[in-house]
Amino acid sequence: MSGDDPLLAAENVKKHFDQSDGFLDRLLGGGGLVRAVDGVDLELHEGETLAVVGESGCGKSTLGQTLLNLHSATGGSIRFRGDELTGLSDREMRKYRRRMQMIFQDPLASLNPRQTVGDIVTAPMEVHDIGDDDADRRERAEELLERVGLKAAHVDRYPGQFSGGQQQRVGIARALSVEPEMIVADEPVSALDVSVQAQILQLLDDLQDELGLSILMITHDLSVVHQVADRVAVMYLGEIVETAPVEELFENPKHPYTKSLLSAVPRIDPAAREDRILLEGTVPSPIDPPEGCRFHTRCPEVIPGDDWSGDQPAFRRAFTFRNRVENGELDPDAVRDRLEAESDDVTDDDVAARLIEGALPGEIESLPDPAAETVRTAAKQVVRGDEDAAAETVGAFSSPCVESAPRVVEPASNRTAACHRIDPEHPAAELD
Ligand SMILES: Nc1ncnc2c1ncn2[C@@H]1O[C@H](COP(=O)(O)OP(=O)(O)OP(=O)(O)O)[C@@H](O)[C@H]1O
Repeated sequence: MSGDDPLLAAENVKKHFDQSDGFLDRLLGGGGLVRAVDGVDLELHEGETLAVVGESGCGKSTLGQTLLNLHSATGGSIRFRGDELTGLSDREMRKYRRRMQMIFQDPLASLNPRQTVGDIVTAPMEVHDIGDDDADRRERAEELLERVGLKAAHVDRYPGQFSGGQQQRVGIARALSVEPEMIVADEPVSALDVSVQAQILQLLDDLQDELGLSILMITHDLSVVHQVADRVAVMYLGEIVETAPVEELFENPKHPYTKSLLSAVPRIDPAAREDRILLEGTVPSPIDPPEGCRFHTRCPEVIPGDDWSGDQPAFRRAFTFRNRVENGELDPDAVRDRLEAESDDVTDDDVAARLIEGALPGEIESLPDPAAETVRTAAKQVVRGDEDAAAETVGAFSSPCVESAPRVVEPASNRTAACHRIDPEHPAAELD
């Protein structure tokens, strides 16, 4: 293996949870696969911190655990120093476990309250036959406690006697006790006070320099990313949509999802603050992810179809209306009830007009005339109870983002992104 080879290389990694026998299935009368991680390519290089960032539920924790083979992957390949990990039995994984450790979000929940800190830190050494005897392991534990900013004398205390930040230091000492090459840190500071967060992040940074560790940092918090990451992978609905060195990502995000995430980060300099980009709707379910580009239902830059005669923002509004109709979000009965509470004389047209007000962002007059007509027709079909016809009508608001999933392209060296807008071979590409 040459020095340039990644420590860990993931290719097309998938983790699907089968819920067909689960309680949700029984509750809802349906089942299905939760596509928590759905085709991830990722490399972690020696000595680097790679942050995986994304909203809650996008699959970050599942990805971290799958990369460590704590979940068996549904598909794809995970190589650690060139060795394939997928498909290995627990016994076969044993020799890798020592080399790949995990730090958890909630330090107290991950530490046994009845064990002393000494026992907590020495237990993994015993499992992996590190140290000559108990006395040697205890000495190592004391050294580790000092290394993570605690005192050797703390070795006989219990987790409950420490603050949250100190508990996380114990968790870090435990992970380091087996001299790992790689650490997956899953939201390691999100349970801590902001003032303590920076200290723990600094500790991880120092340890990384000292020990040459590779760290995969899972976080939803972009300010954490900025403090610690060398490189960032942005995750959305089970997929990586962009990777870039941290400064480049912050200065010049390529993917519309990354742009919206960054626009929500508070800036110190108000003059540098860009307008916050608010996304439409919520993250769709990983059981039934949108076709084509998974971000299209919320993307501010969704690409209009060839026959669109208005501008892009108007298309975004019409497209949102399409999604709401297709998702069955328009409720004509509720609207009729509300209108009838206000007046005795309610017509279908009144109901349709009110449905449009609720489901179309902006004024209908702001759309090109044919599109406004399409919206009115679909609303009337919904009022008549003909949802299928309405869905077909709004299908006129077509987009290449629905038709095909974007390729992963390399907009610059050491960067990747998956968006038609930056794919030089896509007709709608807008290149810098
Ligand atoms: N054991 C499981 N069985 C079924 N579904 C699961 C399981 N674990 C996770 N999921 C689902 O997979 C998706 C991804 O969850 P995951 O916890 O990996 O996301 P996350 O980005 O880490 O979110 P958070 O930051 O909230 O933990 C979610 O829809 C979640 O409900």
